[in-house]
Amino acid sequence: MTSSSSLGGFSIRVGSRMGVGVGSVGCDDGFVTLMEYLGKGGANVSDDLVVLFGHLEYACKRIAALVASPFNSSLSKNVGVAGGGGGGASDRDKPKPLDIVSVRFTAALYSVQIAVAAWDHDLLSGASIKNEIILSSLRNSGKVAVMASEEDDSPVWITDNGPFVVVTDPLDGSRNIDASIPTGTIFGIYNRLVELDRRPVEEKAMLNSLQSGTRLVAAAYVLYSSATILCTSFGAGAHAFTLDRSTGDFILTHPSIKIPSRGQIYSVNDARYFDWPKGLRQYIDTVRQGKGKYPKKYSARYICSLVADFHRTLLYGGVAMNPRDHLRLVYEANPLSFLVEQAGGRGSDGKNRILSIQPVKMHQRLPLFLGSSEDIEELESYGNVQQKVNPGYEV
Ligand SMILES: O=P(O)(O)OC[C@H]1O[C@](O)(COP(=O)(O)O)[C@@H](O)[C@@H]1O
Repeated sequence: MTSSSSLGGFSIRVGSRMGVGVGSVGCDDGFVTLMEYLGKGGANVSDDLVVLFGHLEYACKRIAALVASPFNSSLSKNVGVAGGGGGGASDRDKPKPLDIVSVRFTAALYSVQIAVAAWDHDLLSGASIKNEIILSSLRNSGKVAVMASEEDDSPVWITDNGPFVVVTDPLDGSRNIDASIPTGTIFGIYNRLVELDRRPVEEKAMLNSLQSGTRLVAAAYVLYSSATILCTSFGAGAHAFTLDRSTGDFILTHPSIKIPSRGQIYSVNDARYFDWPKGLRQYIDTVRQGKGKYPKKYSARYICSLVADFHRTLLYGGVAMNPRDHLRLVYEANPLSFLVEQAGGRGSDGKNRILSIQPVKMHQRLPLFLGSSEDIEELESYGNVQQKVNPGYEV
């Protein structure tokens, strides 16, 4: 927790809120909320981006409540909905049932929403409730031209003059929900490319969403775990805020996160060992025996929930990886690579910097290695670390 002195520049407290944009002046208690941090110039971002973040924050609080609700178990069961899942997804990857209710409720009716979502399958429309929560927040913000979601086949055009493009994975790791394992939401934010304004809607929606990661204006993830944590960057460091459930505010708890240049943890689905290329096997065998450049025996940690594995890696160092073509460049790899770079680490596909890879299709998948700069460098030095054999794993 940051001391009050390092937070001294912030003296206006914005009251807790169910909606957004409803600020009230409170006392100087030494805590900085996300909205204060943004609004008081802590991140030096435009008013438009502050408004957008207010709406994203609200959407994530609603998802946090949904994930923690007694009705969340149906989130984890597969159903055969059309679309979504990112073009050719396996059953494992398809949206889950709480995903498939598209009724909108006001904040006051939110508890009703959860209950209805849990059982009213007559209301199914093929849309995801998490998607809908985010989409309705983005619409209400008035700041977003297009949203591209991992759960949709194509980007959704929202409003012509919205200054931003939002790419999102609304709830990564949702198949873990039955076991109360952490899950997370991922966002990337780009400026709308005004030079595309006159193109047909579908075309400009797609091209705006396929921007290179180097053009990200901001990125964030929200981890739904023992605490709900929102970690974000606007291009000047990575900062994490923890949800204070008593007030509904995200409080700055981890300013200027610096990932250690070395960690002692590798995070990977070890069961795939026999499908790995020689280089990756050698790397893992070496570091777990303490025979790498960093002469410590590494430990394995794998939650199998990307945001949770990434968050731990950001704080403790090491490497979080998925060496097969599974994770998505647009929705997962780019935003998380932006964040890890802002914390002093690296995001790689095993050969190239993730942010420099130009996306060519919305649901493009690739190997992903995120972590401490020296650990990633050592891993890449083994040459062949990308798993090209990618059978349809069942679990
Ligand atoms: O089966 P693997 O290769 O271990 O993949 C697990 C990874 O897939 C994810 O579940 C994401 O997959 P989806 O995007 O298809 O939901 C991550 O949360 C996790 O890190």
